[in-house]
Amino acid sequence: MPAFNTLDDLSADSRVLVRLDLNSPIEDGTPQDNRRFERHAETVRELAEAGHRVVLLAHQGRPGRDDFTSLGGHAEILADRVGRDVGFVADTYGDEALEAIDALDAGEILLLENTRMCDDELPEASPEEKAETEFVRTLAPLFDAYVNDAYSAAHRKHASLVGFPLVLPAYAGRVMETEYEANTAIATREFDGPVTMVVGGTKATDVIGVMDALDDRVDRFLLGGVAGELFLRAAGHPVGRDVGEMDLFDEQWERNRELIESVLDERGDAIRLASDLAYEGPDGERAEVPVDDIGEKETGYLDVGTTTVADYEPAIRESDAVFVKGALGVFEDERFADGTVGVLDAIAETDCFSVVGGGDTSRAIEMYGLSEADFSHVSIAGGAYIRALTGEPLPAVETLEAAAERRRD
Ligand SMILES: Nc1ncnc2c1ncn2[C@@H]1O[C@H](COP(=O)(O)OP(=O)(O)OP(=O)(O)O)[C@@H](O)[C@H]1O
Ligand SMILES: O=C(O)[C@H](O)COP(=O)(O)O
Repeated sequence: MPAFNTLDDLSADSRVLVRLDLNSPIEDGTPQDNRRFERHAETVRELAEAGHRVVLLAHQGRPGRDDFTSLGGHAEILADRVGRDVGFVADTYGDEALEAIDALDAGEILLLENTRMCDDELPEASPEEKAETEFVRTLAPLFDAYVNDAYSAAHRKHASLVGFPLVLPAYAGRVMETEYEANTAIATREFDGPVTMVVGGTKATDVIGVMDALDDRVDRFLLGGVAGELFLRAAGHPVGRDVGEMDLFDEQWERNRELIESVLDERGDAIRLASDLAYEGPDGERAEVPVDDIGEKETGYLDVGTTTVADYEPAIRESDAVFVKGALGVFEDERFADGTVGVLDAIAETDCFSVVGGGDTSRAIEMYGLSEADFSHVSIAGGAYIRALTGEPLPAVETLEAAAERRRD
């Protein structure tokens, strides 16, 4: 059982500051609805219907990246999912935000601006240092309680995640509660047959470190996405580099090169790499090329190829457990969904224990008509899910547990 307090322990008629994770894919500056809104809406609705004053914190993207936007669009999607009005103020702890918070009545909901627009938010620091920031010291006195529902950001030591539990009574939201229970159970279970991990996505740094940590618990890794191309580069293929406007590879290569080479050297027998890749052909169609035929990377590769999927499917079918983190291709574009959907279909057809992790990746399930019921657990977490797999501590969970401990003393 988790050692933190939950909404069942929250006093009535509270002014509650709630941290969600609404980090979403952004297309043309607009957030795309996804499972995170649906899951967090349950916590927000429960708090509002109980008569609490509900103020929400969330982040979007990272400074300098295209997906670093205001949360105005997120408020609209969340309101639709909650079925109640969700106010929005483009401020986090300035006068405009403080006035909007003060004006809230019981049962009302207000979303504040992207926490990563605050200078105090991102620099990784101890919870004690984060509790002393102007951001936390300004907002905390306005509330009776803090609720952290952002399991999928729980691996970050950011002010909105680890600062408030030191200065307010702190509770887990319903998403935090269910994700924590599912993911820690996964980390402790033992399996009789082969354990397979499918690794892809754009956050190669997250997943490569975990491959190193999981090496005694996973029998084989099936690679795609950005991580897969970086491993192909380490294996001597002229791919895994940035071309044109792309900035997904070179910086992550420099940061992870040595670890990739050592993991490949030590566990090469357990690591399956794509044998072909897909890209946009001259007429905009999906084109494929064997990796052995690539002389130089001249275009972005956007999916693993058909032969690779055919190679990965038997490995999945004979597995006792399959964990997925990250898509094998840009599945949002139907032309490049074959890798991700092919692997998900293969998993859905087995009765193995399966977990699909990744806020963006889990969107592929509903986009391509698969059912969550086909998988043991569909996590909306990415990096946090991966760290739970390896038993690594999640700073935001630890601060909730410490807060509960202080209240018991
Ligand atoms: N070869 C590729 N080139 C560019 N993007 C890719 C490639 N393969 C997969 N992707 C992108 O990876 C994304 C999913 O992986 P990503 O690591 O970003 O998120 P996630 O695994 O769902 O977890 P998180 O919750 O951390 O976002 C998809 O949006 C997909 O478009
Ligand atoms: O989407 C996620 O993985 C979480 O929101 C964490 O986002 P980050 O990797 O930008 O901290």
